[in-house]
Amino acid sequence: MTGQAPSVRLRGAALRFGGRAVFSDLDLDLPAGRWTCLLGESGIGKTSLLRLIAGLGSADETRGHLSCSDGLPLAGRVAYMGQRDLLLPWTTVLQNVVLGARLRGGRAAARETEGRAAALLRAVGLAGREEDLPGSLSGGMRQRVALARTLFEDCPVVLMDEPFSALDAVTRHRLQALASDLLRGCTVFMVTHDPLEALRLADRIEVLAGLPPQLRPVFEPAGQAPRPLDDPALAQQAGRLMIVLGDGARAA
Ligand SMILES: Nc1ncnc2c1ncn2[C@@H]1O[C@H](COP(=O)(O)OP(=O)(O)OP(=O)(O)O)[C@@H](O)[C@H]1O
Repeated sequence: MTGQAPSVRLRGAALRFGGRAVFSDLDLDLPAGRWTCLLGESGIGKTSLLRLIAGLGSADETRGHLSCSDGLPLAGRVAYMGQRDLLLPWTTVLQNVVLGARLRGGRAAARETEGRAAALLRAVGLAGREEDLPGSLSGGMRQRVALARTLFEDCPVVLMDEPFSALDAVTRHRLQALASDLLRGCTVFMVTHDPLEALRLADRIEVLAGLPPQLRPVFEPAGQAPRPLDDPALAQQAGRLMIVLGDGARAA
């Protein structure tokens, strides 16, 4: 990772589409070098919050004060992996992975850069597909390319929106471990619908719930991620988390 990961602080976040507020006056802290997972029912505003932090607002009105613990701007050192893979259809898988680095740094050290990208594509199970166009890949394969691109970015702050949702259970399990390993030390904020995934990967779990939606810090799972799924404590915590999620949905 390039540079020390800062903590990220958001205060008074508010967002409206048309006349409708998605949320107003949200506060969020992402501790430095820790992995925070966000759960909440569909449509509550998780993606909107992630996009607001990434500076990708498409809302009619966005407010909030975003700051980093080192006093530097977040812009330029945050990797964002959205729900849609946003791969460029006219260029190869490998070129899609290196795109961000190319745009920032020109063609310098291209061979070394491509070597690292190819290694990441191998790690996500796409060896031999480097020269293919994205259109020839399945949805899950495209998601793996997007994940490789996010890991390749080498940013201290990483925002991910359901990065493993399109994968089969075995691949998901393997790539969770890979991401956990490669993003160690980064400040990560990840949206997921899967309580077990959150419990496996997160240092902290937040739930967005209620009307108006508020963030509720819920869990700090014990032990180091990635936690084994056959740990009985995980199943117990997943049960508790489901109750909190259900209560949040009823309160809305
Ligand atoms: N571009 C848009 N234009 C209008 N409304 C939008 C737009 N994007 C999101 N919304 C609305 O904002 C609200 C929150 O959407 P958001 O995608 O943030 O929810 P979410 O919690 O991420 O949902 P999911 O879990 O289903 O992905 C929803 O009511 C949605 O209809």
